[in-house]
Amino acid sequence: MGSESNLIEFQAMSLVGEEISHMALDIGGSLIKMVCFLNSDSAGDQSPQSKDEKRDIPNGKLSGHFLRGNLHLLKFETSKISDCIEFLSSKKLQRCGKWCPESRTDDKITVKATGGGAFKFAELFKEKLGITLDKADEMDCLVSGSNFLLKVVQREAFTYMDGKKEYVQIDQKDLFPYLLVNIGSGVSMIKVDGEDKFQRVSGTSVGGGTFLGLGKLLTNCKSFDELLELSHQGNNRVIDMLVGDIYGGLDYSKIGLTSNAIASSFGKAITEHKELEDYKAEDISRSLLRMISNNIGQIAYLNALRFGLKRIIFGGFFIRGHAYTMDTISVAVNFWSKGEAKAMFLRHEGFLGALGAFTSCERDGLDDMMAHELVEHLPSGVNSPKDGVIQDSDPIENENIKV
Ligand SMILES: Nc1ncnc2c1ncn2[C@@H]1O[C@H](COP(=O)(O)OP(=O)(O)OP(=O)(O)O)[C@@H](O)[C@H]1O
Ligand SMILES: CC(C)(CO)[C@@H](O)C(=O)NCCC(=O)O
Repeated sequence: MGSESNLIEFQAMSLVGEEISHMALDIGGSLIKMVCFLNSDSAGDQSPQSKDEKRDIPNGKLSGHFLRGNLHLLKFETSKISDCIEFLSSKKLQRCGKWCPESRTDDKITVKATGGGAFKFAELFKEKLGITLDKADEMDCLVSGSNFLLKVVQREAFTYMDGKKEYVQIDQKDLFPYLLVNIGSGVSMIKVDGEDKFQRVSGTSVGGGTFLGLGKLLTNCKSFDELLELSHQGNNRVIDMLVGDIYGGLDYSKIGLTSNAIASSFGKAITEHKELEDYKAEDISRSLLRMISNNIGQIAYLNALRFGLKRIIFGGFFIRGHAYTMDTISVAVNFWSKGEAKAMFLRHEGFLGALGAFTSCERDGLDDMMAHELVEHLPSGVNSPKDGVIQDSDPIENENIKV
């Protein structure tokens, strides 16, 4: 691709009947994330702007070849990996051509994969699909996925406070350093200093897996969506012990705690002679969500403080664009940093690793494609759900990216 420029467009469209020309996987402890590139040509796109057509980019500065197709973002539960295998076996994976030159020589399909599952399930992919997983480091992929989104996707980063979402246009020259906090099953905190310059500075095992695991044990919820939905109707004050509960309704202003600040998460459960059944599942879910979000927000702030970082970017599927989660994290960061540090969230929060793996395909020239001029058209619809693909109420996660 060399010096040629590419126009990358973001749109929504369906996966139906299309051939996957390139893909990458992030196989985590809870979820498998998949990024598929569907070349417009393989879908029989006869439009005048189909693949490799030369034309001027609207700003008039650049011209070159355009690769057109769609980036589809999908996820599956890792515990139901057979759904993912089944989905892939129902799709045609291109064995040769521009996107997989290595395949031409030995007819081997190689797919970039990151996350622990790239190791754990390597044999399974080989045996069931004949796919060789080309392992990419998880932290490398999280960072490059995050940098990719922050650099090329418009309206990607936003703040969320008191129910107000505000998109943040980050100046490219002022992007680094930042703290990336990826909340998956567990939590990784990474100080990002540059494109390929980063260090994992901390982590905590109290993350999304803890929320879902404890939530399932403490309530009758069967899924993350159900647990999250329940938390909407809950009241954490029923279970959490507040400063006011200890101080007879008063604030402890000398140390900056109002009467309604949580003094002890789940603390009320020790003072009352109640059984688990006496608590409402929605209150438990609310307290749990609050406890975990608050704890992560606080640890993130402490790490930002350690390195003098003002910007903390939260990713991972635990967030799921959920108002209460984002609000709790933002309040924690704001409270502890006395307004000095800012929590930011990403629209494509759960796909950092998968996008990073996708953009790491240097041999395929995808890195070049991603690095160039990008124009985004806001998504106008959602893809049709497939068997085995988790269906979300959140439209962002059904979004496809047209390039
Ligand atoms: N549909 C869902 N099913 C299961 N968990 C979900 C779902 N949606 C959001 N989550 C939450 O997201 C978490 C997983 O996030 P993510 O996919 O980013 O991490 P992961 O890659 O599976 O984990 P890790 O990186 O620690 O291996 C779950 O633990 C859960 O809290
Ligand atoms: C082990 C990983 C990196 C797997 O994604 C993640 O779950 C994690 O960062 N857990 C936290 C482990 C810790 O730092 O205590």
